Amino acid sequence: MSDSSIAFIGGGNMAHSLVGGMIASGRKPTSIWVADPFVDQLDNHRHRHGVNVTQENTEAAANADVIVLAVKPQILRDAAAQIASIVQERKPLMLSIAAGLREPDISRWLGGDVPVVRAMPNTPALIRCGATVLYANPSVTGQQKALAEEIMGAVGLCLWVDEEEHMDAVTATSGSGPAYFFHMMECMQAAAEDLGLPADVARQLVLQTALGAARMASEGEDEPGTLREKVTSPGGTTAAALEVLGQEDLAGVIKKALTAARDRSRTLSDEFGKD
Ligand SMILES: NC(=O)C1=CN([C@@H]2O[C@H](COP(=O)(O)OP(=O)(O)OC[C@H]3O[C@@H](n4cnc5c(N)ncnc54)[C@H](O)[C@@H]3O)[C@@H](O)[C@H]2O)C=CC1
Ligand SMILES: O=C(O)[C@@H]1CCC=N1
Repeated sequence: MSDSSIAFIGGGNMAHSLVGGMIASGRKPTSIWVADPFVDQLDNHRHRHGVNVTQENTEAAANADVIVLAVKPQILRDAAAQIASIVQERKPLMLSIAAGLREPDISRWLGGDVPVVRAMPNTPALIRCGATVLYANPSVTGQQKALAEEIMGAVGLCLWVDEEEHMDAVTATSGSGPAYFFHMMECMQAAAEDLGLPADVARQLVLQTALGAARMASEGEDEPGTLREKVTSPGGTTAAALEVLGQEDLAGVIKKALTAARDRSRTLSDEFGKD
């Protein structure tokens, strides 16, 4: 673990997950600064993670080796403008986790000619089980790439893409992805309760089943399709359920949902990436 200092501009949900995961991976809390205008948010960071906090973006950014832009896409331009002169003086590595916003827009808002890595993490980073995809602009040095990978790799899977365009599909798949699985859990729990199971039994069964299925698919030899077949006895209960999912075109619904997320990522950049 390098002793680089990291500043978060924006201390919301995703910053909490990343900061929590980084500290769990052994990073010193004193190497992290979090800036956010809301005192409650900062108190939360200080108490939960023991990091440095400030309401001033410039104070957090002043001495950082890496600055993580962790505000909503609609805020990013203003937040970038506030720290642009600091960034131009020192040229730290800029890591934007904002959905949709394109690297050339972010670089321009920071005054141009800045090393920018776009990252798309997800909230399971909190338990070091995240999935992050990185894209670097040409100003990012090999050393900075290694640093970005070290930071994001400490909180889970970390992959690179060479084409920025892929970031929209990545956002639709893994950035938003945890929400799809959480929703599936909500739906299964509600259905199990409707079938008469006590709520606590339904909850425990759904969560353990999700965990078991995810672990088998990620840790074992078999592909998800093979694992599905091994559960499905001909003429049995699973076949009855899967037939309904097929009739209702679950695959089509999921494709539509990911396409909507991908398209929203694209329009975010058109909406908030203009001058
Ligand atoms: N929540 C998620 O699962 C993921 C979010 N992202 C991206 O991360 C970014 C942040 O998302 P969330 O953490 O979910 O949002 P959030 O709303 O929880 O956090 C944003 C934080 O920014 C603060 N803020 C507002 N104006 C500010 C300013 N001028 N300077 C500094 N901080 C300011 C807010 O007080 C808030 O605490 C977004 O761009 C989103 O696209 C990316 C991957 C996953
Ligand atoms: O919903 C969003 O826009 C953000 C980006 C990926 C997950 N949350």
